[in-house]
Amino acid sequence: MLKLAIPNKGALSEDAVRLLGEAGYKCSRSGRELVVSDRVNDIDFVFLRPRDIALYVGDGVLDLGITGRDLKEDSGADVIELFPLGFGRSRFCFAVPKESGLTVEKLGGLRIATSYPELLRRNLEKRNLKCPIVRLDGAVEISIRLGVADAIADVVESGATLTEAGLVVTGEPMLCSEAVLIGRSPELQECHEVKKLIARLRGIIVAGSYAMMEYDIPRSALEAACSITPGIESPTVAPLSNPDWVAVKSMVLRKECNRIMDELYEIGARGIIVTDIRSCRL
Ligand SMILES: Nc1ncnc2c1ncn2[C@@H]1O[C@H](COP(=O)(O)OP(=O)(O)OP(=O)(O)O)[C@@H](O)[C@H]1O
Ligand SMILES: O=P(O)(O)OC[C@H]1O[C@H](OP(=O)(O)OP(=O)(O)O)[C@H](O)[C@@H]1O
Ligand SMILES: [Mg+2]
Repeated sequence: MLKLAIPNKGALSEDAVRLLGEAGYKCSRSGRELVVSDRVNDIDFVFLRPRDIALYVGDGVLDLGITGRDLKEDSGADVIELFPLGFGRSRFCFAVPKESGLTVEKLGGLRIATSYPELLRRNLEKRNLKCPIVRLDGAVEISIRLGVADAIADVVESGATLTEAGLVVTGEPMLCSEAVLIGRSPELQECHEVKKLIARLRGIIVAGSYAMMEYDIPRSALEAACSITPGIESPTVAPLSNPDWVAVKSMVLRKECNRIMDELYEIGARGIIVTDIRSCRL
């Protein structure tokens, strides 16, 4: 039986449970359970603090885990990323007071507060900067105003928390993070149950970036329409009762939907419908 760790709280928790649920696994909790067993799929889901997940997986106590790439890197645990999960995206950045004019190169000797000390230490070492690191559990943005640090290194998503604290990002992100499925060794990917899990997760994630587009088009414009919506293999074309028209069905990238609809309408397509895809295997 596989044992898979899921964040029990924090920014990744809800989405991890939702993704696994959509992939057909039973892992939602009715209360404060620490372990939920999915007997059908033969997996135990263990609820842990996201920061601890890489450590348990690295020690071999658990087979797999879902955590943030930044947390995994900071833990220094001996684990690898098996599959990126496309949610919980963030950037790990340096930030300084807005009017300070500080840049990363000028940080040498200054106190830097962070919840990711190992990630920060490695980055400073690469840059040959020596800085005292102030380790905090959270609310890192306020540490400068409270006088315990001169700069911070923290997770930025929308940037709203930084703005609120009168801070700005300086330099390029040290790391771009998202939720990832982790394991101890690449051989795990050969395990039938792990392959099935990854295929199901990929199905949900890929489906999220595509939509299904259907439309009717005069036969004379079919070739042009198929080049606008080539689909994955090629679009499905079905006859209509009016022999001069056909119906076309094709997967399209969700972010391209509106442009594609404009172009199809322009060449004569009508009755264009776009629907969500819940899952897929391509
Ligand atoms: N605002 C955010 N948007 C997206 N991902 C985030 C955000 N904040 C944190 N993360 C990601 O979530 C993970 C941190 O998990 P953690 O549980 O510590 O989050 P948290 O929401 O800060 O929880 P806590 O309430 O314990 O502070 C990291 O991988 C981080 O990149
Ligand atoms: O760029 P934003 O969209 O504002 O998001 C980033 C903020 O979100 C997280 O904080 P969280 O709410 O988890 O509080 P914490 O700092 O106490 O962990 C993170 O640590 C940043 O502070
Ligand atoms: Mg937090």
